[in-house]
Amino acid sequence: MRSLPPSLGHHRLSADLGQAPLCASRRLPVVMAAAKEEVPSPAASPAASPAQNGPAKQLQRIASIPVVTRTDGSDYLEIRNLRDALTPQDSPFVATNNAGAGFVGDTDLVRISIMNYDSQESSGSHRDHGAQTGAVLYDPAKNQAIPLPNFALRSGPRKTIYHNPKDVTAAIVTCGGLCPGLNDVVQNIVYTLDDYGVPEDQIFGIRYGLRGFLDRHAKPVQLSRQTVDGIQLKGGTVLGTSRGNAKIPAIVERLRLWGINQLYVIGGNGGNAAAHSIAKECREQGVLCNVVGVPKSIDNDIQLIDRCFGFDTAVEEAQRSLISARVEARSSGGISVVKLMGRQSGFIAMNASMASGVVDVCLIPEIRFDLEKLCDFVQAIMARKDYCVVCVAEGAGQDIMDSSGPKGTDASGNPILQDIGVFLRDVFKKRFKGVDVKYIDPSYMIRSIPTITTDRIYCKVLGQGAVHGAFAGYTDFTVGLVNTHYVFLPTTTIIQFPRTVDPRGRQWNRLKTAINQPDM
Ligand SMILES: Nc1ncnc2c1ncn2[C@@H]1O[C@H](COP(=O)(O)OP(=O)(O)OP(=O)(O)O)[C@@H](O)[C@H]1O
Ligand SMILES: O=P(O)(O)OC[C@H]1O[C@](O)(CO)[C@@H](O)[C@@H]1O
Ligand SMILES: [Mg+2]
Repeated sequence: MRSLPPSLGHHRLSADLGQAPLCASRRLPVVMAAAKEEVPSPAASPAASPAQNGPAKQLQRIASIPVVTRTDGSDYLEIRNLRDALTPQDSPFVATNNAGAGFVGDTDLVRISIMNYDSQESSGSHRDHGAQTGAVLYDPAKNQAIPLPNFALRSGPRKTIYHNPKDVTAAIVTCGGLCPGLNDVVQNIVYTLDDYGVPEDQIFGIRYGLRGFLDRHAKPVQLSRQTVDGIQLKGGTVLGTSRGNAKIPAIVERLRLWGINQLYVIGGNGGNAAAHSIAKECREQGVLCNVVGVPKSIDNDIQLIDRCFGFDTAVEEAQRSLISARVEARSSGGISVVKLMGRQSGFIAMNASMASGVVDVCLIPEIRFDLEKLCDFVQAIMARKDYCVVCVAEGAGQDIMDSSGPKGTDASGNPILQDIGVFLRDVFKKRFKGVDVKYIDPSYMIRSIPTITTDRIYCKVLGQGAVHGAFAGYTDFTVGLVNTHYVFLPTTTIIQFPRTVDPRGRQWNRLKTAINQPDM
């Protein structure tokens, strides 16, 4: 077994992970058709160079997930071309691991059709602007249509794997804001790496997001079946997270120094953009590392993915706040304002409003409103039923508070928003004299909880898929649920711009009809 790079050491997540009971390590057999080659340990030679990846090179495929677009309208042709492109030439390994539902071929495709976008019910950013050329994403901000692959590769284990598991050094990093399910994904990546037979002293967690690659005081921690046992029951991320510090060349230098040849980046639009840049830099610097994204966004603002992990949990928890808000408002004959997360996408507010059935007014960033018209509508509701529940996404109404717009950006370049919740509370207090106005902001409480069952299962499959894709030799890809199928997608297809609620789409209009909300 190779020795650990000295810079990693034998750190453990002791404080955060508690004393996990030891359990038997389960390894699924991997049949080697060729002799194992030893990768020189960076410990042996601290001044590592790209050549140190040499012996692994013959064993490793660094292939991009192909973007499959329609050619002459014949699916057959596309599939045949894809098979030609992907026939493995010289892999010495055949995986016999039976994790998951059996082997999936590199030619197993899932159609990405306009129908997908209907099923996402946010078709505004996914309109078909060219039936002849297949699906496109429509970027309203740039008034631009971006062509999409028509198919995605189905996620899952492949029979041919391109890493000797004994030679894999894997690292997992969580980036950006918290989201329920981060620990579940970390756990399932570790479990699956272990299933393939990656030695546990070659699996690492990077502390506090991308910063952990650069900060000497935040050393990576070793992860194993034992150390991740039970972490799915906790909120947050046991690895820690952060924003900023996307110093890509320096990060790639670390990957090379530490001999990391599989990197798992769990992040949102920013984290996946970082993963893409890391993969690109690896290619340019000749560093052999499969870079895999697992899309995470409590705001559910990632293109193409049916829903992000943690979103169901967030909606479920947000409902509780809305229901409490109703109890308050109803008991005093007052107005309750609940602010939910959603920087530029109002999915949580929209879905929680729809699901709870207690919201009278729902305000989201995608739809501008006039303050006077809003107050008139609230007044009408008060006249009709004597109380009112307003659900507002944090990114809504930024233009009505201060015309100078957002107050700068955070370390990752995300806009710092003005507080629409406090603003509305004060406006309602002034306008409705003598009426009890309550303001509830459950934002951070919602995103810090552990997952509910649907997300827990989802995270398991995503974690497994991420590892299967890396072992299949792919890089610069992300895993996700698309049109109810688990797929591998080129990372570039999901990071173009954030997904938003379609004001003309079915879901928003269904909510508007349900609560009788006029255009304001
Ligand atoms: N365009 C980009 N290129 C490279 N790195 C980026 C880019 N955008 C963001 N990053 C880096 O990716 C990491 C995560 O970004 P960010 O803080 O925006 O969170 P996120 O992954 O988008 O999740 P969230 O949905 O919580 O915002 C940060 O460390 C940030 O510096
Ligand atoms: O305060 P933080 O940690 O930067 O995160 C807040 C932001 O993160 C998000 O939850 C996205 O992850 C946004 O909804 C919110 O604006
Ligand atoms: Mg972001």
